[in-house]
Amino acid sequence: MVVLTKGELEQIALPAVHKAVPPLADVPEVDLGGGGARAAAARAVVAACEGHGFFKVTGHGVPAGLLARVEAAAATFFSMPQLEKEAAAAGAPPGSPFGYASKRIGSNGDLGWVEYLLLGVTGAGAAPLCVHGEASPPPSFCSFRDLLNEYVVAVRAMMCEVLGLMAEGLGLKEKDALVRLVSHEESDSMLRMNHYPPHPELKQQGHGRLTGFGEHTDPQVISVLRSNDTSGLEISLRDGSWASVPPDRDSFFINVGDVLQVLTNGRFRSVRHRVMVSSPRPRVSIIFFAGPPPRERLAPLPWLVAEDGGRCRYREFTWREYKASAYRTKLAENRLCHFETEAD
Ligand SMILES: O=C(O)CCC(=O)C(=O)O
Ligand SMILES: [Fe+2]
Repeated sequence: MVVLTKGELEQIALPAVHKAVPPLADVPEVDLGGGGARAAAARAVVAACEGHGFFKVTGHGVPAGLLARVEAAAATFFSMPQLEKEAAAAGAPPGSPFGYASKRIGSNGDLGWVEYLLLGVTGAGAAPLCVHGEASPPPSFCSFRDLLNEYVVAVRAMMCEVLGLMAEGLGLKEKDALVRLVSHEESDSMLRMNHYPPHPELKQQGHGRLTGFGEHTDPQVISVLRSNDTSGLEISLRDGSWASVPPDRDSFFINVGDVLQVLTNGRFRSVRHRVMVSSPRPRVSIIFFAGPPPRERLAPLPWLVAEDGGRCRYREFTWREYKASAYRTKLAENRLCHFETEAD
């Protein structure tokens, strides 16, 4: 294995991709503040998860002021000197994915024009963030952490409402079948803040696109994304073509993750997505990835297997097992295929 030093990493030139920007995606919208039309919202959530595996939530009730404060704090964090950013989240145990990183995504050689802060989130309580190296975080990081905790609590509440609608729309008898997985005290979630700076060469040439975050699916149950108003996020449609997601700083975007695809026996689609950088403005996004407890046994829900003529499309596995398998693979790999059962 070639180990790159920090200095070498800064020298890496990511190739520009001279492909046209794909057409705009037609992203379904679900209004949580609709008042009364719950059954219609539940149907809309299910239809969106079966279609793109991706939708937008409006009327979400998370205060606009909180979103603005988080966006400003993220911009402040990323504008700090490199050493301070690294120190802020230092102390994560060896092998842990948490902390600050630049250009290197995960530990399997994936590179992108991005820097990010990744924090662990426990399932319960008013201060769910686990910030490693907390023994002596810099004072500036403490207020940042408190703000992120407030954000996680608000976003998780909204997300649980969405998961409740999903269970209802799927006709599950156990209404908390999905919420339970992500609100257990041992639920294994994450919060990631991504910053895609404008690329100097692209700015000079005025054209070209390069990979900010390579194509992948999110492994967890669902992901909740919010960004500033800079474009870049693209989703893969069912026919394999790509579509660009118009940014909307007032809304949240929801991704179906691999675990939800399994639980629904493949009825919901874990959406493949990526970020391409071409804008002269920075993109800042914050994503909450809701995962189950490590020991949770995951398998297609019996009701959905019955609805699929009794065919169970995935074998049972634990979240710990799936995560270990995901961390061994490159970003773009299809990880779910290792868990599929044989077709009759
Ligand atoms: O930064 C974004 O907009 C999306 C990034 C992403 O897909 C991820 O962090 O999993
Ligand atoms: Fe993602």
